[in-house]
Amino acid sequence: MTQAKTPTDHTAAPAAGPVGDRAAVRPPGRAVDRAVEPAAAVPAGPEGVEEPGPAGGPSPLRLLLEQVRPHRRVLVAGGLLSLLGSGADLAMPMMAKHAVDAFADGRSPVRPLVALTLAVLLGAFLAAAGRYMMARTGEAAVLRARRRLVGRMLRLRVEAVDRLTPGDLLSRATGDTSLLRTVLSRNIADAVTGVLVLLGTVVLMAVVDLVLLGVTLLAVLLALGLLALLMPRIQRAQHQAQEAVGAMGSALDRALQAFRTVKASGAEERESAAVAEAARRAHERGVAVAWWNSVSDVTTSVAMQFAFLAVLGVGGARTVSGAMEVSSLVAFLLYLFALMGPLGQLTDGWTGLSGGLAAVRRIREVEELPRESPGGAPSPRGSSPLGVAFEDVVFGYGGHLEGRSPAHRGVTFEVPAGGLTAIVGPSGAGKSTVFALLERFYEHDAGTVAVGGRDIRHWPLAELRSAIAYVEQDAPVLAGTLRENLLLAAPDAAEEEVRRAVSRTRLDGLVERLPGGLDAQVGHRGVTLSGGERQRIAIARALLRRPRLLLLDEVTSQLDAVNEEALREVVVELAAETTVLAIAHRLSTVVRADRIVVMEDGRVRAVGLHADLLRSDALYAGLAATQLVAGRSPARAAAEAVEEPSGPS
Ligand SMILES: Nc1ncnc2c1ncn2[C@@H]1O[C@H](COP(=O)(O)OP(=O)(O)OP(=O)(O)O)[C@@H](O)[C@H]1O
Repeated sequence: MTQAKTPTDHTAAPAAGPVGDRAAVRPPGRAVDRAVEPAAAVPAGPEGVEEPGPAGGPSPLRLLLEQVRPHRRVLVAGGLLSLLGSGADLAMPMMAKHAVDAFADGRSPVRPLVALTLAVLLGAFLAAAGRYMMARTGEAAVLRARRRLVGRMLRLRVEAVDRLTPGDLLSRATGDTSLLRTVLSRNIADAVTGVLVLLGTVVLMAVVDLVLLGVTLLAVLLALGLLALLMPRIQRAQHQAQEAVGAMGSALDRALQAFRTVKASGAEERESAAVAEAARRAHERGVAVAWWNSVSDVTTSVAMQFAFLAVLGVGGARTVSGAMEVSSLVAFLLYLFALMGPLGQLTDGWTGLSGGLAAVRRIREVEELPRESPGGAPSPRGSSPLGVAFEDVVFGYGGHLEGRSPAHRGVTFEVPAGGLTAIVGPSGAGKSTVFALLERFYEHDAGTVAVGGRDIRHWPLAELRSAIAYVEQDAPVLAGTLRENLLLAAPDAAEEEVRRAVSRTRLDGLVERLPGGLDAQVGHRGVTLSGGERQRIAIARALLRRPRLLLLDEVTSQLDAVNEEALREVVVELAAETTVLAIAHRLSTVVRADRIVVMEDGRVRAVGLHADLLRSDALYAGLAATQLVAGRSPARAAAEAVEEPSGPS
């Protein structure tokens, strides 16, 4: 599933003029804080990225046994108790034989009957205790598997998660891990005790009558042979059933993620039909599993019925001829019935085990995806600002391998520590990709990205990310309280700091209005808030982090004029304390920037100040006149562009 990114040949040289010209990119009087480390120093594998293990890996059975290993002692103890319980069951036919003999000989049957009763009670108690121990172990194993899987899921690389659906991941973390419980608490014990009790029964049958044992074994071997033929089909059906449940999760997730859009588009019927179709397929697969389970059940039971008839015939003839006693025939028949139990246990254990194997395989698939290792200590909040440098950076999201052009085709620009840098450009120019690479959500294919003069591949991931605050385009708010959302990136921030961030981002009105204030619940994905409120929360969250580099993606796009102006002030204030990189949507942000990076088609086209760029760069002039001021008429925008001051420096 992992698709390794290969370096591409798109290392296009910087175009003529200001594009990619480092001298032009660096504003006069500001030096980049430290030199970029030479490319030769880059280690073979970038820091913080764990590569997946070798393809193939251990077999599902070994993986399952790995899950079992930490619990083996309890499992053995529980298994022994269950076995002792079954042992008591095994003693019963012999005791019944003694009782029958006692009746026939005119002796008192009290002792064998009391022994029989005690055996029944002891057997029931031991078996129940064994089952309880196994069930507890099963729960412990599920907990362990879930912790491990969820821990790994949140460490997966963004690139890997881009290709997965949350619904399917969810079904692996919940449904598939639950299957492990059944395997550990029941199926493994069933299979092991099944085999042992089967052997014990066969030995006791041999003691009673060898000829009848021969007849029985023929039937048992026939049943086992047929089961061996059925097993691969059962396993395949199990795997398909679990995949189908995952697919249904994905279908439902798709509709729920875009709940309002689905409604607004009148697509409820179609979406629910799609989920229903996925549910139907899951049902179909489930029925297939039930079918193969029934076939295996009927196979064993028919084989045993044949054995019963044959034993009855042969045994009847042998008692008539005097070759065996009636009580022995009764005991043998009881053992034959007792054989049904372990045989059933064996088939159930085996089919359950195949479900468990399919589950570990699906869990393993997620665990094998490339993930990040955080590495390094988070840097303290509020240290000195960091400069940023991109040099000839080439990067494609993976789609470029299928013919799509890469998102970055030789991006070069430099931003000194401190100050406000605006990034502008048409949609799809690669602006957000600059941020994604700085956060190392993706690894660039060629060129160098440096933060604080140090190649980002040399930054331990946790240290790099803790130095950066990132306000995403759609400003996500998590389910929980307002406070939890604000403290997400700075859990140790003091109450006073929180209050200050709230007031700077003009959230105080909201906090007053909400019942519970900062402790009010904001709903799933912040649905109880407006788009502008969500954005301001995202900005407040970033402020609390006191970053050394602040990345703002179209951050004022959903704000009204008053809030927008207030936040622009905050951004300008922040630029005095730290480095701010803002993908600018509004002209008013751009004109205050210390420098503007104009991107087009995966490259930096020009860098400069507003007034200069208006004159020297046609694309920028066009953008300034229209796109940058979304929602206003081009004529008004053009007028504004001319009226606006030309920036602080
Ligand atoms: N996760 C992704 N997987 C594949 N392709 C992507 C991904 N994200 C972005 N792209 C593609 O990469 C290119 C650059 O995208 P990017 O988001 O950097 O543009 P942008 O300049 O920020 O655009 P906008 O202003 O519309 O947000 C686009 O062609 C886009 O379709």
